[in-house]
Amino acid sequence: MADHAKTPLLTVEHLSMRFGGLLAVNDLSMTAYRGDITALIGPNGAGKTTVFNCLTGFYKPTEGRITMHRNDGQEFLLERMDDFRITRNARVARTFQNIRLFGGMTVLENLMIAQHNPLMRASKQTIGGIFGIASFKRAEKEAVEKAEYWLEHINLTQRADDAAADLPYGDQRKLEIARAMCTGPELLCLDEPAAGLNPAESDELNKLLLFVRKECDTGILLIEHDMNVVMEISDHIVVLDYGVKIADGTADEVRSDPKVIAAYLGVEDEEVDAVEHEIEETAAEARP
Ligand SMILES: Nc1ncnc2c1ncn2[C@@H]1O[C@H](COP(=O)(O)OP(=O)(O)OP(=O)(O)O)[C@@H](O)[C@H]1O
Repeated sequence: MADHAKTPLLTVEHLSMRFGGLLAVNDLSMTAYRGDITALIGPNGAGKTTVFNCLTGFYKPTEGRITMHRNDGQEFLLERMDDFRITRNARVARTFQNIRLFGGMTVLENLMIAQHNPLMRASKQTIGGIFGIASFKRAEKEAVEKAEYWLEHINLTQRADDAAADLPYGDQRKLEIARAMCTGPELLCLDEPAAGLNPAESDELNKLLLFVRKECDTGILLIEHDMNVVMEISDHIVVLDYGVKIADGTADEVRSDPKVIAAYLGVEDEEVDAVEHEIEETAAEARP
């Protein structure tokens, strides 16, 4: 079981999302706790990205309530908010399955543009920013320092002035996470961050996510198919199948849950033992 002594960061209550005749998410309730890496897993089409789209304002859920509990005690009902307010006020940031960097801009510019909101506030939304009013200069310095901090932590300081599109794939993934972190999120939602990474790059990703959890007071909610990443770094795992939550617990609990095994193998619960036995036998035969 998840540790309920922890403080909730995101609470999802009875969330449903219907597309015509398809119930993509069906009465989902779950909690992501502060200081945790929570993974949302499940077979293809289980509804994981739809959940992300509901909580980041891309879809308005058919039913349900999604509450973000900020560190300062404020609470935000995300299903009622526009996407830009979810980032700016509720402090939820996300990345997408497909990399969405500004490829023609430099690595540093990608990190600066993520800090547009505080810079605009500091300029007081006037031309004063251009003429260098003190509050803008201070905010600009802080934005550059934050960008430099993240460049250092993703080992891209040397490539700060290169176009983002010229980076190797694994570095682009890390840059996306750094860009999301530059918005100052309290919850970071990552949609398949390990997709397309080789084992060494996945390893680096794990280290980056563990660093975010430890150093930044940012909870992470992660959709991921790479079970090495999920099982190694998650504190808490929620499993969806056909839009329904079928398991919720620690990596050890979820790994051995027959419902989860059945969902991943695409068989009914009662067939799990037989299939597991078959897999073990096949593996034994394959051994030299
Ligand atoms: N905008 C939409 N309109 C209609 N159906 C949709 C829409 N978005 C998602 N779906 C359907 O909802 C179901 C859940 O899709 P979703 O992308 O959330 O699954 P997923 O678990 O993220 O899958 P994957 O692991 O393959 O990314 C699928 O059957 C999908 O076809």
